[in-house]
Amino acid sequence: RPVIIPIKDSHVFITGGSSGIGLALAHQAAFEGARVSLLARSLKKLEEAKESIRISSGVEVSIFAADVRDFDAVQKAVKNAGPIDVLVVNQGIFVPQELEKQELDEIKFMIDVNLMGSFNVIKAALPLMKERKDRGPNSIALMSSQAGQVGIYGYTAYSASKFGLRGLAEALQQEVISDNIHVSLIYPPDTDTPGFEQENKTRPELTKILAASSGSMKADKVAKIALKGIRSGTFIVPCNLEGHALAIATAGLSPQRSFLMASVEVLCIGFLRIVALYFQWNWYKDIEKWHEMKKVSEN
Ligand SMILES: NC(=O)C1=CN([C@@H]2O[C@H](COP(=O)(O)OP(=O)(O)OC[C@H]3O[C@@H](n4cnc5c(N)ncnc54)[C@H](OP(=O)(O)O)[C@@H]3O)[C@@H](O)[C@H]2O)C=CC1
Ligand SMILES: CCCCCCCCCCCCCCCC(=O)[C@@H](N)CO
Repeated sequence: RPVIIPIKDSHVFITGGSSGIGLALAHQAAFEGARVSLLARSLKKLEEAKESIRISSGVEVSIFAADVRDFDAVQKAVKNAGPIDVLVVNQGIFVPQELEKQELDEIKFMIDVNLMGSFNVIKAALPLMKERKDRGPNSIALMSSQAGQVGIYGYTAYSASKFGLRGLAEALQQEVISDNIHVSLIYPPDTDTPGFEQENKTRPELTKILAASSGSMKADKVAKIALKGIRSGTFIVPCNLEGHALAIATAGLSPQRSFLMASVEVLCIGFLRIVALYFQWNWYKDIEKWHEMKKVSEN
């Protein structure tokens, strides 16, 4: 059934809200009249974010310096922030590297921040969200990635962390529906952010080639689409055309509240499996070519 989750006058709490997609979301939520709280590690970046939002929309946001890996610190921040209406679990780190070359510490770091960190944030926020029985529909939104819909070369750890969010979200939605809480999973492609700029410095060439199958986006555009998805309580929120194709091809047993979209899924799913196989065909050809070129340049 359709639902509308109000942003205006609601309390929007964004983890990883001091940079990139999270910061863009914070700007838009503030602009739409929400009360905004941000959580991230670096106080300096948080203060800069607070100042930039104050300048652009005149809104005073609350900031909380905490690491999502530290449950006690997250819980303290959430308690100080007060009951949350829209929880955006957006913090994330991405260090692409072939599994063979990547240190286990780095793998664990990605799983801890992206997946376990999301559990920490939700566990800390949920009790207070559930207490607000008198209130209208609320939202828990998780920032995944198209690498959370399809495994991509160089993203073993990152993709695992983002695929993990899908299972978490599907199960959680069944658990919180009776509390009028609606779960959204947002699936952006490569997005122009400080984190992405950093990632690009060390991204394996094949990761770049395969990820280029989906266009890249500006953080503001992703934030706009994310907020629209959150407002309508959409479970899977694609961000570009390739994202819409991916969403249908990987719909699986995800919930769908739009009868129109459900019909589109049923009608297109067979054809999109063909498109998906075509993409995989090309990716394996790219991988083969790349290895041949490497061999030639080594000899
Ligand atoms: N940019 C892209 O190409 C894409 C990004 N995404 C996803 O979108 C989300 C945001 O990415 P993006 O905006 O690019 O990233 P940025 O690196 O620009 O920002 C990341 C934010 O997360 C915070 N953060 C990182 N680690 C922690 C931690 N341990 N505890 C608390 N906060 C933390 C950072 O602040 P601080 O460092 O101070 O803690 C910062 O505010 C991520 O989940 C990412 O996986 C998905 C698809 C594409
Ligand atoms: C059925 C047809 C499907 C057709 C489209 C397939 C395209 C898939 C491309 C996947 C790109 C993954 C980018 C990850 C971005 C990201 O998360 C990093 N920048 C780190 O944050």
